[in-house]
Amino acid sequence: MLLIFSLALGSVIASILVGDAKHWREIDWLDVLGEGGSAIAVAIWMLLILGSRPAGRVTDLLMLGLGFIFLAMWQDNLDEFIRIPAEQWWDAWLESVAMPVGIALLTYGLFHWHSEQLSINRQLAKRERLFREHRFIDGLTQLGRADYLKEQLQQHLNSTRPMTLMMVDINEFGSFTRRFGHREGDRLVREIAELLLLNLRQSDLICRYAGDRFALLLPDTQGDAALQLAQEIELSVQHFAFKHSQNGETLYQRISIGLTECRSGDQPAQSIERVNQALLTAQRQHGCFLAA
Ligand SMILES: Nc1nc2c(ncn2[C@@H]2O[C@H](COP(=O)(O)OP(=O)(O)OP(=O)(O)O)[C@@H](O)[C@H]2O)c(=O)[nH]1
Repeated sequence: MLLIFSLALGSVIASILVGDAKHWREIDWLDVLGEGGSAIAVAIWMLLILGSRPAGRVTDLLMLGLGFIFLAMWQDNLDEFIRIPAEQWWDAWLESVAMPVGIALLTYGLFHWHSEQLSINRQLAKRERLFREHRFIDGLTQLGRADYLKEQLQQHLNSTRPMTLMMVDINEFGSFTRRFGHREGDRLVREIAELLLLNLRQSDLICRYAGDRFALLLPDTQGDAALQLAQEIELSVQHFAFKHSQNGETLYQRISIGLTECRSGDQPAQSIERVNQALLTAQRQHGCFLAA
């Protein structure tokens, strides 16, 4: 942004130095309004993009594209006030080359923005139903709480679709918080929640059941398929390099996972009791355990 505005200022100074000011009667005020207004609108778009997007390649491309378009319009507008000799090649270059270059960069940036947005939408879709029911949301992870799990479980148990309930617990979380503090503990819970979300399909549900415990509801999933998903989740957490926020030290974590198939006719409390029992066995065995 600074570079573009410096170039715009530079072009004003250069135009004044090499050109002659036009008499006010020669100025086409309709052109000034149209071209100047468009340049100001593009500058406002740049400020809006800077204020709403994180830094990165897509933002750079959008800013550069709009920046070139702004420069072309700016120079076009300057010509309304200053007569610049034809041998000043940079004037024609700024007017005619900057615009197509800007449009090409902007299009390329928008294409990447589109891909980025599709990926964000995929992640948001997993949380979408929660946004509609704020009272069930856990403040730390933005996931559903235990009461939301029970409600959803009840709905699923009324249908005949096969389903697995999974309970994930972070091993030795108590000693982690004692050693690294409450704030790091909160960060760990939040980051593991994100990691679990990444491992789920769109139809699955994840809730924060209690402190370091997450419940996952997996429709149309049973037996070995559920166990395989649990093992994949276990491995992804095991390889997740959590960084201490102060000293950057890498802290690896392990989780235990209990699973149970939900039987039609079960009450939510029965499925939850069974999965908590399976989790106890998983914690003893240091891995995943599917209750019979
Ligand atoms: N930072 C943080 N700590 C929490 C939160 N909720 C619970 N805790 C702490 O988490 C710890 C839970 O300890 P435990 O239930 O013994 O869990 P654990 O050490 O993993 O033991 P197991 O579950 O048996 O493996 C307690 O020290 C709680 O104070 C939270 O939201 N944030």
